[in-house]
Amino acid sequence: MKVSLRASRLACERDDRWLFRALDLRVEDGDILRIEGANGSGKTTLLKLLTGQLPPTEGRIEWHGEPLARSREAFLSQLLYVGHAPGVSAALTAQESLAWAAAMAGVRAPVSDLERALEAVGLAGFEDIPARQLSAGQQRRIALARLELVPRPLWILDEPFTAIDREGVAWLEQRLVAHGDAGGAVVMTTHHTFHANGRVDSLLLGEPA
Ligand SMILES: Nc1ncnc2c1ncn2[C@@H]1O[C@H](COP(=O)(O)OP(=O)(O)OP(=O)(O)O)[C@@H](O)[C@H]1O
Repeated sequence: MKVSLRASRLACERDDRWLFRALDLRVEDGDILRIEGANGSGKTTLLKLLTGQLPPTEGRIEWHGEPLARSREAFLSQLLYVGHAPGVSAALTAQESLAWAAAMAGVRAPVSDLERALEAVGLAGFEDIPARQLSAGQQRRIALARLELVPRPLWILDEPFTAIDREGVAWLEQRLVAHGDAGGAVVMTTHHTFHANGRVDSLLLGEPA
């Protein structure tokens, strides 16, 4: 098994307010988990916990049965995380930005691979345009091109559907399902309704208390 991420009895308190308590989840090969909930319900916070960026107030997170804190290196080597902001540098071109992201992930990416990834996300012809001159949706597409380039079994994606058009949404839905079908796993937050014939599990976070 490539992916085995488990959270038990997870709780998170911020500013004297419980965002969630006693939350259990399990993500394994082939799973696609969509985390939904109202603004402020703790979706981004939960992803921060699951990626080890924030310690839980209570509960355990395990990667292949080991506490995340003890298996961090192994966990991070299998994770592709795309955060809420596209994380694209305004001064870099689409291709430079993607090359930078690949290098940060330790992936050697020849120009042909960069071009293929940008083409897959609909950015053929925009490779040499600085990100500041691209639209919000095009900047999001640069970030999503990492899905094509960085081969990691676990994808944790914060609002990946934000700002992309209908065609982009269709591409991304298909890409997520294909990743699951290939034995990868996805955890994402989204307000976008997406069932893919029962392929997607949902976890609803409650209203903030
Ligand atoms: N750095 C922080 N310090 C203290 N409290 C925070 C911090 N970040 C977020 N919070 C609190 O946690 C709550 C949940 O934030 P979070 O970003 O996880 O919500 P969300 O469900 O992702 O919301 P949205 O749908 O608006 O993106 C916020 O309402 C805020 O009160």
